[in-house]
Amino acid sequence: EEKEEDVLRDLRLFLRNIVETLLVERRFKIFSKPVDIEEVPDYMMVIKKPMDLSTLLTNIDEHTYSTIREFLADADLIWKNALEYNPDSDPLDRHIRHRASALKDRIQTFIRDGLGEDFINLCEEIKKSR
Ligand SMILES: CC(=O)c1nc(NC(=O)[C@H]2CNCCN2)sc1-c1cc(O)cc(O)c1
Repeated sequence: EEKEEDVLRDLRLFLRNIVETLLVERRFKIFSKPVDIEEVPDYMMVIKKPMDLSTLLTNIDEHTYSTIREFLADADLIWKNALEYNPDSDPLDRHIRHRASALKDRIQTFIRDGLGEDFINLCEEIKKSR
C-alpha cells in the first residue's frame, strides 16, 4: 500500500511542478526572488513575512510542507503581500496588483485541477497522525 513517505513525496513533486511552472512565466518574474531591500527600503516595515517563488521551492526541498494547506499559507503570502504593498492608484501599483491577482488565480487553478479531494485529505490525516 502507499506508504506515508510516498504520499509526502507525491505532494513535493506536485508542489515543485507548480512553483517551477510559475518561475518560468515572465509576468511572475517580480515574484520569483525575495524583494530587493536596496530598491524598496521600506518594504520590511510594511510586510511582516516576505515570501517569493524561489523561497517556496527551497521550502519544498527542505520538506517544510506536509499538507497543501501549509504550502498555500506561504504561496498566498506572495500575492497578498504584493496587494498590501501596492494599494495606490499609481500605475506601477495597479500593474503589480494585476500580476498578484493573476498569480492568485493560477495557484488556485493548479490546486483544483491537479489534486483530488482524497489526496488533500490524506495529507491532512498523515499530519494529524504524527
Ligand atoms: C513585489 C513588490 O511588491 C514590489 N512592489 C513595488 N511597488 C512599488 O514600488 C510602488 C509602491 N507604491 C508606490 C509606488 N511604488 S516594487 C516591488 C519590488 C519587487 C521586487 O521583487 C523587487 C523590487 O526591487 C521591487
